[in-house]
Amino acid sequence: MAVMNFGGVDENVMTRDEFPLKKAKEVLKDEVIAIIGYGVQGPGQGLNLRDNGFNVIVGQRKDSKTWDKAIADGWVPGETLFEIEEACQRATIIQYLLSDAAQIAVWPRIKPYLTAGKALYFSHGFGITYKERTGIVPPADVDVILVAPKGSGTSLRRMFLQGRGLNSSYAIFQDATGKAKDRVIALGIGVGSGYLFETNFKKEVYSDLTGERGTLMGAIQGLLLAQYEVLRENGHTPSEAFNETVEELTQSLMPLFAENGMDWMYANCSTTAQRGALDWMGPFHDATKPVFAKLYSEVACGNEAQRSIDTNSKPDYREKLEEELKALRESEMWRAGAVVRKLRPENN
Ligand SMILES: NC(=O)C1=CN([C@@H]2O[C@H](COP(=O)(O)OP(=O)(O)OC[C@H]3O[C@@H](n4cnc5c(N)ncnc54)[C@H](O)[C@@H]3O)[C@@H](O)[C@H]2O)C=CC1
Ligand SMILES: CC(=O)[C@](C)(O)C(=O)O
Ligand SMILES: [Mg+2]
Ligand SMILES: [Mg+2]
Repeated sequence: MAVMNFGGVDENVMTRDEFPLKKAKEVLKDEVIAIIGYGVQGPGQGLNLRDNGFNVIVGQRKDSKTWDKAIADGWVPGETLFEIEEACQRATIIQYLLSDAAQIAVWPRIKPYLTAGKALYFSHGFGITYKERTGIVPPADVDVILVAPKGSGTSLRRMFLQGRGLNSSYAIFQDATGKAKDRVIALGIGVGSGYLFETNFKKEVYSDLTGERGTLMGAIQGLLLAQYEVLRENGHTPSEAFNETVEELTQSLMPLFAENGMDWMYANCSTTAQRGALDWMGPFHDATKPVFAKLYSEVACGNEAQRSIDTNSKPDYREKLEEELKALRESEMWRAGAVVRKLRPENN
């Protein structure tokens, strides 16, 4: 465990140098890891673990699209691919990677297989933190651990294949065996994390729900759309509005601040742009901070969790989500975006 100073604050982190893959394999050599659920995180983590040489099986509903997807990814029914119950029975580590709503419904079928000494692994603090709402209360004699990759399972897999790594947080809720720490770090390295930073289940879910509703997904769309609309209302073409709002951000400027920080991106823009950005960042900060504060309090009181449980437990939740995504896709801004993407020379 290295103590690193992040902007003046010391934190514990675990890097691949300190906990190499070889050590992770040694720690987990006698374990059978079952990936339960094969949606987005399931394939990312499962395939990375498999390629890294761990003993992995998948548990998934038969006769589902994702069962077929698992077969296409090389999991073999009866050998490495099983119904959920059978995978849980064979496993010593159960990676519970169903959607958060499905975790509630399926919990009674998982629980009997959580016998003494096994580990229950989550990639989200949701089920445990909101236990009054989810009913997920593990037995006392199992380890309860978390590795939460900070990004989509799709990116986790892509970055692994590129020899990169997505950062993850890790947490221990219950250490029944005395081995929880080694188990969780070894799994974190095994799924392809870049480095691992320490958290707890509650902090993980509060920050995660805030982030995805905020800057990562909700706020970014709201912010981009607001600027796009103002440009359009003032007579700018869709090409101009989209390029000045989205394309320049993702293709030109975001990679610069990803690489070297915001000041460096600014420094690579005109002094005119720098003057304006430095003057306007304050008003944008002040306008949005109350919305972020409201969002955090809605997360912390459990309202956001409840809303997601209620809607995503409905039988037709997938269709309903898809309808809303379709509306987004068919909005003028993103229809314009589809054409702009097609015009990228590398896509011709
Ligand atoms: N999507 C992502 O990349 C990320 C997800 N997470 C967390 O990882 C966990 C898994 O999330 P996702 O991969 O997004 O899940 P998902 O929404 O893709 O669903 C995973 C699996 O659950 C199965 N499933 C759904 N309802 C079911 C039911 N009633 N009975 C049996 N199986 C059912 C689906 O068939 C699918 O295989 C969640 O806790 C999530 O918060 C964490 C980081 C990122
Ligand atoms: C990809 C991720 O980390 C999210 C946005 O929190 C999620 O999919 O839940
Ligand atoms: Mg997340
Ligand atoms: Mg999330």
